[in-house]
Amino acid sequence: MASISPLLRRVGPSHSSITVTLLMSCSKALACDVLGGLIAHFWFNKHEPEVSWSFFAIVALAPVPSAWMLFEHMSAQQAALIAYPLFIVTLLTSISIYRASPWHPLAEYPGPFLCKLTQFWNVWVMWGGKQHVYRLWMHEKYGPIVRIGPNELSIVDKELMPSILGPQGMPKGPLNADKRLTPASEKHKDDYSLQGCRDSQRHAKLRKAWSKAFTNSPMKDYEELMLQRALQLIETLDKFCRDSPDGYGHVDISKWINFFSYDFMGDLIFGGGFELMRDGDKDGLWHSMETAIIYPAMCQHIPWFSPILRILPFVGAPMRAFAKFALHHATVRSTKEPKRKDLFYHITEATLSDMDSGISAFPLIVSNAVLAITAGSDTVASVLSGIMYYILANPADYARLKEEVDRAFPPNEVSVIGSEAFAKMPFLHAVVREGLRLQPAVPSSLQRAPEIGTGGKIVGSHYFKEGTMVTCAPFAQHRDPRYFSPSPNTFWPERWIKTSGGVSTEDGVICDRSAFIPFSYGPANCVAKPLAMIELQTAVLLFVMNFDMSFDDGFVPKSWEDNLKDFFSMQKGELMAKLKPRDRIKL
Ligand code: HEM
Repeated sequence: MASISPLLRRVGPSHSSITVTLLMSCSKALACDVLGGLIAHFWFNKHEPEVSWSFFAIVALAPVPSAWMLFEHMSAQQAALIAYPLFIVTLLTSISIYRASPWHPLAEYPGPFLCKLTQFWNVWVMWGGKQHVYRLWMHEKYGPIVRIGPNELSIVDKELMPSILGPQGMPKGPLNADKRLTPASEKHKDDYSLQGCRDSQRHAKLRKAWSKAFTNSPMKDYEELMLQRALQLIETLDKFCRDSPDGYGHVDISKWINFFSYDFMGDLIFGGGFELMRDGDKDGLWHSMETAIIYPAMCQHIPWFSPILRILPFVGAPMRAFAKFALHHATVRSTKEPKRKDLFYHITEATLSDMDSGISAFPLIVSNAVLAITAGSDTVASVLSGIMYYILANPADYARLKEEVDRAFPPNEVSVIGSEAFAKMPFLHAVVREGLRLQPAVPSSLQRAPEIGTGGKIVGSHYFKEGTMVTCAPFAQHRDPRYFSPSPNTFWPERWIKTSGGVSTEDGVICDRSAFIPFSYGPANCVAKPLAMIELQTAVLLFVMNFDMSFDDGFVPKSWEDNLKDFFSMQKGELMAKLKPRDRIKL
């Protein structure tokens, strides 16, 4: 009683009957507040994690009735200072107790306590960039199914993959819904983004045109564009070496690979227009893309919070800058006839020839411009740089690869590079796959969720009710000794050669291709996988053919792994190398 007396000054001197009446009305107000918190929890339980403004509207409005009741006995400020904190404490306590309780539908699945309580813990982990390592640790500690969020599981089990990612699986989860960088105000009213589409049927319809755009005939056009850019990369680095006083090029290979993959995406998507290898990143394009993807990566764990984050200037600015850049190129591209048949030529051809699609070219290009740039350049750049790192870090494998390359393309003969050549190069293939295994471009965020309106989904012997998110983590799966052993964490391309006739050998080597998912699996897997594989193999081949390479003096190899950051796709740091041009007949 004494503790609330300062709030009762408006009522005058202490008079017992007035005080009792007052306390009774206050307790009614407080009970109303607590009840409001519990009802709000019930509502959020049904609607999280897709609510956004409604979340804030409820938190702002629900305590109003109790504040109003308290206001009869105290100032508005005092009433608000009691009603709002009490409401929020009740809401958070109720949510926490429920999430940690045995009544929660995911209670049976093990996982770190903080993961069960809140997705904000995952945001914190993501911020540090080591989500992939944390996920691997969780699977090693808790097993193949781990509760990584209040309503989210991570599954590393190849037997369950068909019912998660596969044709009988689930559509994309909420993580993808807000993976667009284009702000709503600049977005075309018709959104045909493939990546953000969570409706299976609509996704299948949109995907048809993309799939057609990666069949054999268009692939020939793309391969030619890619080879030109790969040769430009080699020539640029060669010139660096020849201009250098000591005859060695001391270069950050990772940066040059970024420029190469970005320039090629410009050619592939818009028929040209990016010239980072020629001009450098003078407008900070690569930098703005790298920064722009960090915040959506944070939001992927709390999609309902992203509208708030987006309007913060320091958060939204890089995203808006990058989206503006992509929209500019998409607009220019949609108003001109491309000189060469680029990706959007093939996508629009396929879409317009499908009489049922009802989609016109401009919104299609605009909706997918940002997706195509990020999906195609960032992924290739991180995997290719990773493969180069592993080659330099493993001299015996490098020597074997060089031998294979020189056998296929003798240095004293003119070489004609084409995808047919790769058939004769099993070790090159093994090196590329081993790089993809250890450092997949999307390490831990292949998320799916039961189709909205179905109630839930049966996955093996498990039932996941609607609202549950299920995530597969290639980084953890590729290092699981059930699928890759011995030494799952070691770069050992030989494992692919040894097991080329099957999954395992008599001496206990296991290399299970059905658990290998760097391009994901099922109807929403990487639509450009064949192109990406050829791009990786061509670039590695050209590096090995044309240079003798080692880490640059002073470069600490360990810094490579330390600098890898999982922001949905893998971000990387410097890879300083010393290159010496090899004596061979040029193309
Ligand atoms: C090494 C290179 C690449 C890797 C490792 C890679 C990996 C992936 C992965 C894992 C996904 C699926 C995400 C999921 O299941 O939720 C994906 C989707 C996609 N990728 Fe790639 N990717 C690469 C290169 C490319 C390239 C060059 C393009 C060309 C534009 C591209 C275009 C796409 C598209 C459009 C999707 C969305 C597919 C859909 O939603 O149906 N990717 N990629």
